[in-house]
Amino acid sequence: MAAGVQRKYYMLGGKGGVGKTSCAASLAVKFANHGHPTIVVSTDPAHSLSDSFAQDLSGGNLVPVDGLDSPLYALEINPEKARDEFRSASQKNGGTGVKDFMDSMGLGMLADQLGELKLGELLDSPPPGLDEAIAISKVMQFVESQEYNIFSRIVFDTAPTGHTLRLLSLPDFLDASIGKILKLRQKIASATSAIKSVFGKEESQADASGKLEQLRERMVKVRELFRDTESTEFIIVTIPTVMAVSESSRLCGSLKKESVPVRRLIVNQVLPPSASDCKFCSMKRKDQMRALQMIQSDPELMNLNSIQAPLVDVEIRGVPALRFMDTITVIQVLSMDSLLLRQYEQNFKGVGILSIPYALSEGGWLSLALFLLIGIICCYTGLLLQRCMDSNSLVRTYPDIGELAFGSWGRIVVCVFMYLELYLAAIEFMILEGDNLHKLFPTANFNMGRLKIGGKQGFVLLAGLIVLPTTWLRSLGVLAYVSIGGVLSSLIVVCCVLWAGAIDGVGFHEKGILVNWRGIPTALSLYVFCFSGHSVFPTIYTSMKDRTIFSKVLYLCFVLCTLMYGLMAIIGYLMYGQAVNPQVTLNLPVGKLSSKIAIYTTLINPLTKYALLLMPIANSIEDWFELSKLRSISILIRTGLAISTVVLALTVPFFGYVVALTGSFLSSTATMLLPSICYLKVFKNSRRLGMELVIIIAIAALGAAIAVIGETILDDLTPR
Ligand SMILES: Nc1ncnc2c1ncn2[C@@H]1O[C@H](COP(=O)(O)OP(=O)(O)OP(=O)(O)O)[C@@H](O)[C@H]1O
Repeated sequence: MAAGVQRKYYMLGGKGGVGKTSCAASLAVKFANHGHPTIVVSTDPAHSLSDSFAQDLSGGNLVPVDGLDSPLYALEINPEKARDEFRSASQKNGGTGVKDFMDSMGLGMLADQLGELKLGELLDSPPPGLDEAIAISKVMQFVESQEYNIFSRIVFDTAPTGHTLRLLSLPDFLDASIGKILKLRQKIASATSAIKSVFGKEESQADASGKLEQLRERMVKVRELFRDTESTEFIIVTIPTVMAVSESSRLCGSLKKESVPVRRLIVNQVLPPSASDCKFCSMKRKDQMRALQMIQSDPELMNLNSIQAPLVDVEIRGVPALRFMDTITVIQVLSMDSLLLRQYEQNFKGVGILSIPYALSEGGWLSLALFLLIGIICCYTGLLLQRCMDSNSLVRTYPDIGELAFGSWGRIVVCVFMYLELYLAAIEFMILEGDNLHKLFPTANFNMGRLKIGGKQGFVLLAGLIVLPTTWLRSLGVLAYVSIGGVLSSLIVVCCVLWAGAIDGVGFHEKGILVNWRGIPTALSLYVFCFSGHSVFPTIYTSMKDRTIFSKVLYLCFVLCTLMYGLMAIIGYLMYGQAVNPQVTLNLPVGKLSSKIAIYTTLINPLTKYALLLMPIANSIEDWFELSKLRSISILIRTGLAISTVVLALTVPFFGYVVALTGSFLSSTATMLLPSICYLKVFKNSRRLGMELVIIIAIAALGAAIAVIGETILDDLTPR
C-alpha cells in the first residue's frame, strides 16, 4: 500500500436480488478508476461476480479483471471448500474422529463433554453465515500477506441479509466453540500422550491443532474488522419497495446493535424521472415514492446518507456497463457532496441569486461573458486550494493554507477575511429579512410605547429576535440539515420568477443594453459574489470520504451555479430591464402567488442559516479567550454578536452597499487573490509553472483590482 493510504473495507449487503453484486462491482470499478488498487470479493454462496463482470473469476484465487487501466482483482471464495477445510481441521481435534478415538481408549467422560459442543451438528448442517465467516477469514489471510499490501480498497459482496445477521453473531460463537475444543484437546493430550505415541499420531494432531488455532484467531479478526469504524463501512443496498425497506431497517438496527459502522444506503433501481408515464409506470412510481418516504421517516434509516441509483433499461453486465452504473451512482455521491458545497454557498450567498439580474443590468448583455470568465476563474482557484492542501497533509482549513504559505501572518490575514465575510453575510441576511417582510406587509408599523418604528426596521428587529435563540444552540446539526434546503430554495426562486414572467403577465420584453462600461465594476463584484465559497472548500475537502472526487464535485457545482445564476440573470433582466432591483423579488408583482412563494422562500432560508454564520466567529472568540466552557459567557458573546448585526443592518442604508462591499472586497480576495498568491508561494520552487504562472498572476491582479474598485462603486449604488 502506498505510504499514507489507509486500507478501507466496504461490505455491501441487503436483501437477495436488490443489486448488491452490481453495486459492489461498480464501486470496485470506481475505486480502481480513481487510482486505488482494489480487490472485489464475493462471499455470497451464490456467486454472481463472474456474471456481473462477464468474465470467469471463479477458482478461489485472485483473478485480474480485464478492461480496466488500473489494478482491479476479483476473488470468489468457494464457501463449500472453505467449510470443508474447517471441518477437517476440527474433526481431527474434537469432532467424530477424536470421539471415536477416545471411546476406543475408554475416555467416555471426555467424549460426553464433546457432545455438549454439538460440533457434529455444526459441521454436518452448518448454520447460515458459517460459510461466509470462514470465507471472510480466508480473505483476511490473503490480504494480510505482504504481497497484497498494495491493495487499498477491499469491497465485499456479501450474502443476503439473513446470512449477514447470523454471520455477525457467529464469530463469538465459533470463537467460544473452538476455544473449548482446543482446551479439551490439551486435556486429552496429557491423559493419553503415552497411548498416542504408540499410534504415532502426535505430530499430525499438533499440526491440525495449530491450524485450528489459526482459524480461531482469524475469526476474532473478522469480528474486529466488522466493528472497526476507522477502516470498515457496511453499505446497505436496497430497492424502493416496502418489503425491502423494512428488511433494510431491520438489518441496519442489527448492524448498529453489533456496533458495525453503517453510514450509507444505496437505493437501487429507482425509476428515473419521465415526462410521460404509462399506467404501470405511474403506479410503480407511486409505490416507490411511498417506499422512499418510508426511508425518510424510518428511525434506523433516516440518518443514513441515501444514494439513489436509477433503474436502467439494460442488464448491468461487463466493465463498460459497470462503469456506466458507477457514473450514475457517482453523480449521486457527487450531488451529495455538492449539496454540502451548495449548502455552504447558500449559507453565505443566499442573496446572490436575487442580485444577479441587477448585476446584469449594471454591466449589460456583454457582461455575461465576464460572468462566465469569473465562474471559470473561481473554479480554477478552488483547484489551486486543493493543490496547496495536497502538498501538506497537516493542512485542513483555509487559515492553515495561509499559514503554510506565509506563516502566522498568513493565518491571521485569512482568518480576518473569512470571519469578516461571515459577519457581513449575517448582516445581509438581516437586511434581506427586513426588506422582504416589508414588501409582504407594506402597511405594518411597530409602536413600542411612544417609540414609533418604521416597517422595515421593525421587521429587522423582529427577525433578530427570532434568530437570537438559535445562536445559543451548541449543536447546529439540525439547522445544518434544514439548510440543505437552500439548494432547493434557490431553484424555487428561479421557478417563481420564471412563472411571474411567463404566466403572471410580466413578460420578457425588455431589451436591455449591450454594454454599460460604467456599470462593469459593479457587475464584476456581484458576479464574484455568486461564485465565492472558497473559505470552506478546504474544510469540505478534508471531510470528504473520497477526496479524489473533489475536483469533479467542484466542476459540477460551478456548472450548476453558472446555469442557475445565468438563467436567473437572463430572465430577470428580460423581465425588468434597467428597472430591476438589487433583489429581484422586490420587483415581483404584489399579491401574486408566485411572488409570495418566492418571498417566503427567501425569508425562511436566512432564519435557519443565520446561526451557522455566527457560529464559527463565536467559536473562535470563545477558543481565543478560552471561554468555551462558560455557558453564560458563551450566550452573552453570541447575543452580542447577533445584536451588533441587527444594529448594523438598521444603519446600513441600502442592501446593495453590503453586497457590493462583501462581493468586491472580501469575496474577490478570498476567491481569487488569496488562493493565487498562496499557491505561488507554496509552489515557488516548482519550475513547471510556465504559462500557468502568467495566468495565476493575472488572476491575482484581477482579484486585487476588483477588491479595490469595489470600494469606489459604492456611490453608484442608489435605490431605484
Ligand atoms: N439499477 C439497475 N437497473 C437495472 N437492472 C439492475 C440494476 N441493478 C441490478 N440490476 C440487475 O438485477 C439483477 C440482480 O442484480 P445483482 O446480482 O447485482 O443482485 P444481488 O443483490 O447481488 O443478488 P443476489 O442476492 O442474488 O446475489 C441483475 O440482472 C442486474 O443486472
